[in-house]
Amino acid sequence: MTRSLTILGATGSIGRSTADVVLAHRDEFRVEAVVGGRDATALAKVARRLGAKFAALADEREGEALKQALSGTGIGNGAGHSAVLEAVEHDADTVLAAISGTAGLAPTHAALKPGRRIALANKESLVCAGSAFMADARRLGVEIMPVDSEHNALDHALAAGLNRDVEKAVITASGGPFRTWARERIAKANTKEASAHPVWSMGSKINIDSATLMNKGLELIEAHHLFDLEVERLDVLVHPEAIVHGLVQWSDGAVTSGLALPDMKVPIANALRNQGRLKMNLPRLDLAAIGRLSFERPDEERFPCLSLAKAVLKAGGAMPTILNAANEIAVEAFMADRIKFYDISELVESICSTFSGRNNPAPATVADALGIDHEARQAARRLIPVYAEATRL
Ligand SMILES: NC(=O)C1=CN([C@@H]2O[C@H](COP(=O)(O)OP(=O)(O)OC[C@H]3O[C@@H](n4cnc5c(N)ncnc54)[C@H](OP(=O)(O)O)[C@@H]3O)[C@@H](O)[C@H]2O)C=CC1
Ligand SMILES: CC(=O)[C@@H](O)[C@H](O)COP(=O)(O)O
Ligand SMILES: [Mn+2]
Repeated sequence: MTRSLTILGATGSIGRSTADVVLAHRDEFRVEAVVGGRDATALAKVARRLGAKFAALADEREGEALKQALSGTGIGNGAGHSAVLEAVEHDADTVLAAISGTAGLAPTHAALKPGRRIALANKESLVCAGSAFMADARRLGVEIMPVDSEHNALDHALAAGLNRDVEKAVITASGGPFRTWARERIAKANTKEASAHPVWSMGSKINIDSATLMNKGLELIEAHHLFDLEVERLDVLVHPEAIVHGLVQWSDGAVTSGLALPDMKVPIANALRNQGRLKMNLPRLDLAAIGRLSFERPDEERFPCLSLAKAVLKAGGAMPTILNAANEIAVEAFMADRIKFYDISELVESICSTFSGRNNPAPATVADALGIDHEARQAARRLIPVYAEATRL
């Protein structure tokens, strides 16, 4: 039986890997709709490649370009917020959510429909609005399948026991491009150096998050919401080879782990599976050929974003929403060469401390979360010129 699929963020790194998985199983998947941000040519290409029924671009200004690129194909299309929502309304039983950043929250939340499965790559949805999002998913009977490699591995490992018997759930980190760099050298790192991920080929925002280790912090918060584990039962282990993605240590001392070569097609295929696993024609893990795997503790002095994220997870309430918003603004400014590498963590810390004095209950709805996100972004944007000015001096 074929399954119907809609892909949010179809033109990105995860979107392209998803297309590869789907095309390797043409008989199993029917693509209903694809959604992109602003690249009309790329979206038209993936829509044709997958034989999608509908293509939507978030950027309204590119609607005409999309229309032209798809003329004569019979593929319905549109641009702007309403077109994205129309795509989400298409009758798909699985939605793969891979828009980058908090921009993914509203479309992914709109995709929660009774009985559907969401294959979730967009971790920022859970960092910004985890409690409200998961409560809505539960209420509507939506199954959330993690695509993020560590969470996908944990999902599999956690199936070996009960939540109450989990002593620690550990996600691994490659350590990013600056794992072996001294702090003084990291302080001068440019965007090209920060974007040169040692293992994974990913989009620009997550590349910078990996370099600061904020990605791991966001992933701790993501794991907390996905698996109902408090911060004390979550941990990070640096593992440069990125072969072991997640480990669960049980109350009897046994450890269950999820291993795979670092290729996102593996967790994507696992998240899209139905009964049994998909067959993927990918290189197999050969541990004898690899010989050795290495592990080390993360250095939170050189990578302060990790401790900031742990602190907001512990503080709870709206603090993760605030950290996530400040981080996005800081990463944008770093990528635009306006601020320096360690300005990212300093700016995030400054915004978190400004907001921490207030009463910050966890946002009860996604709309509340987006309101707090907006306020924190504005505050972060006001700080950018201060750091930018210092960079110019
Ligand atoms: N890449 C990876 O290996 C992994 C990624 N993830 C997570 O998956 C998500 C996607 O990452 P990745 O694929 O690397 O990112 P990319 O930057 O490669 O792709 C982002 C996608 O989102 C689209 N997009 C951007 N803004 C909007 C918007 N406002 N509305 C609709 N679509 C939009 C982009 O379209 P356009 O190109 O036209 O702008 C593109 O299709 C992130 O949340 C990331 O943290 C998680 C684990 C691994
Ligand atoms: C592939 C994936 O899941 C990414 O989130 C990956 O974890 C990023 O690499 P880091 O481990 O360096 O953050
Ligand atoms: Mn990950």
